[in-house]
Amino acid sequence: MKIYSYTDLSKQEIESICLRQLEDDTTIQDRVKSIVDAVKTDGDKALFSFAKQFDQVELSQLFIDKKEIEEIASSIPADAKAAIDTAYQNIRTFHAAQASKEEKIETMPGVTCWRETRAIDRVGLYIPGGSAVLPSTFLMLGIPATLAGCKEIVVCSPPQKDGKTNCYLAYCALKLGIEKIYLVGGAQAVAAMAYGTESVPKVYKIFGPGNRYVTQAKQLIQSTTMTAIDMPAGPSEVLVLADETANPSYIASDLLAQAEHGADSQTILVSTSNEIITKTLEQVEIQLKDLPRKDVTALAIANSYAVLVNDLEQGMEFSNTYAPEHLILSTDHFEQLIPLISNAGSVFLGNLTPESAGDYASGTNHTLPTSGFAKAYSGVSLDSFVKKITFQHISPRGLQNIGATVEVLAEAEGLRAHRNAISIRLK
Ligand SMILES: NC(=O)c1ccc[n+]([C@@H]2O[C@H](COP(=O)([O-])OP(=O)(O)OC[C@H]3O[C@@H](n4cnc5c(N)ncnc54)[C@H](O)[C@@H]3O)[C@@H](O)[C@H]2O)c1
Ligand SMILES: N[C@H](CO)Cc1c[nH]c[nH+]1
Ligand SMILES: [Zn+2]
Repeated sequence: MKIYSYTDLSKQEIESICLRQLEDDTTIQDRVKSIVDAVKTDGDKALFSFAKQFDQVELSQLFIDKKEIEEIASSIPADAKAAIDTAYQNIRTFHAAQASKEEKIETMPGVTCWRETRAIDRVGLYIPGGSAVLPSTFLMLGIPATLAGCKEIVVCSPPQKDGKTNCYLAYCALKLGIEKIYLVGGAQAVAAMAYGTESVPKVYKIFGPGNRYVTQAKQLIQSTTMTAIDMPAGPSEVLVLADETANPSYIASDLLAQAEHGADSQTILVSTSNEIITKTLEQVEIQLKDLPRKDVTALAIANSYAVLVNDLEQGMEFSNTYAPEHLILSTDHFEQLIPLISNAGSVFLGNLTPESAGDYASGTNHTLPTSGFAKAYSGVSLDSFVKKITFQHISPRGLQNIGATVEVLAEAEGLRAHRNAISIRLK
């Protein structure tokens, strides 16, 4: 892992180390476009063929239904069932509290405006399943979708080697009341939900994290179809900001946790202490040895770096430029840093708050903006699954009060018909 000294870096160098590999990757862009085009043209036929090519599975059908879901879910071990139940409850409690009803506002006497919330009718959830199947993502997307009241929830996840899905996803489906899981992964799943195929229904908005193929496909269909997306939620990232009150073993465990997701994950350590950086890197090597996904994890660590800063405030300045998906404040002095945070997907405070807790069970959503998109996007929440529709009502008194203002503004814009729509009512 490379170590930089913040004060030695120019502004340009800081911006350059904050860049993630993105749109410059034309190979991925081209491949994704050809996958998306094939699904648009050939529908199910293309999905069967991509399952064979990318997932090495010859499927006989593209989904498993309620009966099969029940059968598969029945084999879930008791401890996993209990853990999913607890996570489900916490995530549900946190997201249910996000529901809010807005007041009607009288902007002028007789002019009343308000907003009402309506669920997005048809949503598509992508549950990653390439290097690791993520039932936690199913909960993170399925819970707010069901709480919001989305009528049709289409779920896609790559087929496993037996041409089915695993018992954890199946159990999540049962808990969420979802009766079908489509065995489709990667860019082809995103295309299927955007265009619709013989088997996979078309949706209005696609949610979920995934690898670079999935993320690129979401961005592509957003610009070429009427389908919305939650956000670009690509390879996982973490930035740990640590001072001398931090514990190097804990920091190393947090860096490795996100590195484990894939070779293109990024794990950044920013510290006020050279000693903390050195000890953390030693711990990374020690803990890495015992991990089952050692190779991939080591690659992600090798692609990451550490930054030595003068103080925590300088560390926050760097973090805001990097805009991490996850920010861990490994310091006893986290309170004073909270107001300084401007760009981050989700924040973990203090030395006893591991990011893994948020990945699985504390209640916050783990579908978060990566690649610097935390500068402009929020993570998934209940709001992501609804639209807010504005309403207004104007009474006779309201029309008298607002009429002249609209008439004058319409005239200023040279839009006479707009003016007339007021004047005709005032006569
Ligand atoms: N940002 C977030 O909120 C968040 C949350 C969870 C996971 N993640 C990320 O999600 C990702 C999951 O990735 P994954 O790969 O394990 O699963 P995935 O389900 O995203 O991708 C697997 C699919 O990728 C496709 N694919 C694989 N190789 C391909 C190739 N060469 N060409 C075209 N398509 C190909 C296949 O169709 C396969 O089914 C990780 O990078 C992880 O860090 C992000
Ligand atoms: N860290 C991932 C979000 O970047 C979420 C996740 C799922 N399972 C484990 N982790
Ligand atoms: Zn994770």
